[in-house]
Amino acid sequence: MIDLFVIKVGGNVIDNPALLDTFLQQFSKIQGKKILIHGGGKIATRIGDKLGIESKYVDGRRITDADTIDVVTMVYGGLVNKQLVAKLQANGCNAIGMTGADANIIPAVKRPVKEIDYGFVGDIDNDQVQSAPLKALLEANLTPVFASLTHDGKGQILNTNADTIASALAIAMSKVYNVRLIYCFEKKGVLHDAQDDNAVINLIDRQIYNELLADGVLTDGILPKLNNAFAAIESGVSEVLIGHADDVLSNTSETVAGTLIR
Ligand SMILES: Nc1ncnc2c1ncn2[C@@H]1O[C@H](COP(=O)(O)OP(=O)(O)O)[C@@H](O)[C@H]1O
Ligand SMILES: CC(=O)N[C@@H](CCC(=O)OP(=O)(O)O)C(=O)O
Repeated sequence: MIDLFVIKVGGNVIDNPALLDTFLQQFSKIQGKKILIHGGGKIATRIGDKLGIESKYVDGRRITDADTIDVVTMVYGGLVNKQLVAKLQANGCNAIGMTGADANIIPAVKRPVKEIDYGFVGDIDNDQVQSAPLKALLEANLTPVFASLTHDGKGQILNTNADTIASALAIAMSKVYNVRLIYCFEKKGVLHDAQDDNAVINLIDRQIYNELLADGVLTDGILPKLNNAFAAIESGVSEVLIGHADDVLSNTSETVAGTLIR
């Protein structure tokens, strides 16, 4: 039996007030223990633009220089995180907003410079993630809401992709709970054709994944999402689902909609 849901909500949902409201209502109705993880890449890009700070991505990861880490700290850790917590409270969900620096839950190291200098981007060592403080919050019937920020233990906040944080938290908590990790976004799952919203692939294992890769079906953000999903399933997480934000409540039951990773 699943006793913890680790749920990540995507950037296109956070950026769409109607989708976000429905998602938060559904999320609040989930019985039992749950953790929410969010980024907010699009909002950070918009606010950066207003401040004259250009956003650059390489392989889906933001180049995070000194000005950019300030923007993402304010946007993810402040604006987005606190708005989500306030809206969850309005839905009767007793949420507590945090980053990976809080209670030292997600220590990380600044990504080493190779061909690309990503700046203040944090890589997580899954073995370093602290499950005990998170378990204490869950046992107190609080719902932790994580912004996509980590820290280096020496006073530096780092920017880490929200899908990766969700996978790392699910892996760490799988030592303590039976975990279902759910990636929620604006599509009904991983699609055979990214333009056809109804072409949902119900099940993906390593072999199907390799076939889809060879067929060129998977592009953009769905690739790192699937890599994070496989990392979770291969490191102790019981179940991983990729589905629509509107389906989050039904995806906590036995009958799931979307794509199951096995
Ligand atoms: N086969 C596919 N199925 C679903 N989404 C796909 C597929 N190929 C590419 N994508 C793109 O991947 C995106 C999801 O990744 P991303 O933008 O990083 O989402 P999020 O912010 O939710 O993490 C979708 O919005 C979609 O445009
Ligand atoms: C290092 C890195 O790229 N971090 C991401 C964190 C936000 C994120 O993951 O947000 P979404 O879920 O909206 O994509 C970024 O700054 O865009």
